[in-house]
Amino acid sequence: MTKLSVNINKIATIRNARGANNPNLVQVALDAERFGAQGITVHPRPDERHIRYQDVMDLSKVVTTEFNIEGYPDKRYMEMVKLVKPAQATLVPDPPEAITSNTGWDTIAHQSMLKDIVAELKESGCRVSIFINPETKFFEPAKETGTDRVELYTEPYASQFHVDREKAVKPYVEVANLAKELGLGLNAGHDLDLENLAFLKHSIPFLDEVSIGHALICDALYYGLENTIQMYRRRLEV
Ligand SMILES: CC(=O)[C@@H](O)[C@H](O)COP(=O)(O)O
Ligand SMILES: NCC(=O)COP(=O)(O)O
Repeated sequence: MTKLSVNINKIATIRNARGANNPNLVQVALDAERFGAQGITVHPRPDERHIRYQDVMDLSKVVTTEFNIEGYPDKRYMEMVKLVKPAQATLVPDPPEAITSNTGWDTIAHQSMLKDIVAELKESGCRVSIFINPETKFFEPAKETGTDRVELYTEPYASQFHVDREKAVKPYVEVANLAKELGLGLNAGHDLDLENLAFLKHSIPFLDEVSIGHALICDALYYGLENTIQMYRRRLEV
């Protein structure tokens, strides 16, 4: 089964636009779980443009599905994750000014740093995943870091899906098989949506988890959050 983790960054973006507490992020997380989300993902960024560090603390007390905290492993991220002990910590190499995540780790250049960080996080009891591009050269070095899983950066797949979906998914299938051979768990995320999700799942049936935020929240404007979550879940049943 491939789990759907709902990324609620964009709910915090809307809340922050007015400074009060509407929409209530904690309530949305609880409702998303009630509507079928099998995990809640947040990606606090240093400028707290959407998820605030306090949100992470508040959510950690109520989320009953898999809580996944994404982020660059700076001092603040590490302290927070070690305190909160989420089900999963996903390491992303974003510089603070990045508009959104735009690449995976160079696990060759940063292997030794990642090894130390992965060990520290695993010691605190959470599963660790490393955000990674679909390039075979990064997978053995990723395994060497001791990470439990990798998360495939799917923006290139999503952007090429409507051009040639077979070609777009090919590198992902190749690295997914490699990850499986290496004994790495497999997540995927970024720009996945109602149109491209089922084909990714069909091509890589053993995906452990997808985390989806931007498109899912946009779809919820039209279909409502409950329907939308169910629609995404159905795309993962193929
Ligand atoms: C790690 C990743 O893929 C990102 O998609 C992310 O969590 C989204 O971040 P923003 O919501 O800040 O664009
Ligand atoms: N890890 C990817 C994620 O959480 C959501 O990315 P997106 O759907 O907002 O692009």
